[in-house]
Amino acid sequence: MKHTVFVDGQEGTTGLKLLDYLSRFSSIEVLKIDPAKRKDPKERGKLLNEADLGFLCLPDSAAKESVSLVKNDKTKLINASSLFRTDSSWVYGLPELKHQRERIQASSRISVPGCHATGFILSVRPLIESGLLQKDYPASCFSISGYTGAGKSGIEEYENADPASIDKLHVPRPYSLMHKHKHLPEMAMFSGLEYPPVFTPIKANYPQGLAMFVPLTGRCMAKQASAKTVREILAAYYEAERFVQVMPYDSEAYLEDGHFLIDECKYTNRLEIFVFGQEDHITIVSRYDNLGKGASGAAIQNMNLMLGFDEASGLIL
Ligand SMILES: NC(=O)C1=CN([C@@H]2O[C@H](COP(=O)(O)OP(=O)(O)OC[C@H]3O[C@@H](n4cnc5c(N)ncnc54)[C@H](OP(=O)(O)O)[C@@H]3O)[C@@H](O)[C@H]2O)C=CC1
Ligand SMILES: CC(=O)N[C@@H](CCC(=O)OP(=O)(O)O)C(=O)O
Repeated sequence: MKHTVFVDGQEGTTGLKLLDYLSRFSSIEVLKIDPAKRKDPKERGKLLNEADLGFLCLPDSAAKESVSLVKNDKTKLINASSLFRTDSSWVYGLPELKHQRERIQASSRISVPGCHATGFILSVRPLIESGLLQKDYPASCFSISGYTGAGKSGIEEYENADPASIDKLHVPRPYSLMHKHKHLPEMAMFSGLEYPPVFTPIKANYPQGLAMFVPLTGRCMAKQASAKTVREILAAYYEAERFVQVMPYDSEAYLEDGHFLIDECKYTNRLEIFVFGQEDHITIVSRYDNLGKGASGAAIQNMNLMLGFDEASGLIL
């Protein structure tokens, strides 16, 4: 049996990557929109209602419109925008969290997690559940991401930069320093923390790949723990997972000349977790592809669960 799928936003960064993944499925027929009509609500509505499953790879406002265009009970939706991630009528598409896989399988409305939020939540949630971190732990984190994380406009800014701004783009650029990043609500809600972390994202001059750093102070935790204990808790939590891999505690082996390589998981749906540090000073680092496990790969993983396929179909480990 063939499933029909429509990608609303097929010309965008996430949409193009999704189409690439979907081309690997013989049991999926992709409904294409005439490029000239790709922003026409009537045409999008027609295809969304025809499809068994629609992906919304759109800015928030357009994603909201797409949802209102669906007039039947059949079309399942996977929404890549940040719009419904903390909305209780949508399910958060992070299957590696406890009981989340069953919720995804049973739902017809899934929100794909934000790219930065994915690494933070996967790093912190097991520590809260185990009681090692208290819910009001004053968490902080920072991430370094390639510029494709900012979509078409971000790619244009870096790849077609006018000569006057090339020097400025060459160096990493921290942003959201007023602490209003749009991922903060989901970071709090799904990590289990009472308050969002103090989060500093940094955009850098390379296309793809993200690393999320979560520093922790052992003596401020509910139960004082070392880096090794933190690693053991994470490793046990993700033991059965195919896409989340907790690396052995062997800090120096993962560094090249003392440096951590951020983009080693690019082009995959893999998320690797490392725990660095000693007794009191601990850093959890997760690295993954912002367009893989951080966006389109995660969307495909959710589709596989919703349509009853093998969870890893079409994805690269
Ligand atoms: N890039 C990433 O790493 C991640 C992105 N996301 C989220 O996914 C969504 C898509 O992001 P991304 O692909 O990067 O963004 P892009 O800007 O690359 O693509 C968005 C696409 O939507 C199209 N579009 C805009 N308005 C409408 C409309 N009214 N009707 C139909 N199409 C429209 C754009 O058209 P046009 O071609 O004319 O610009 C563009 O092709 C966003 O909500 C983003 O925040 C989530 C996780 C990670
Ligand atoms: C490097 C970069 O600019 N990244 C984007 C987030 C990409 C993403 O996850 O966007 P959504 O929240 O819409 O899913 C940012 O930090 O705003």
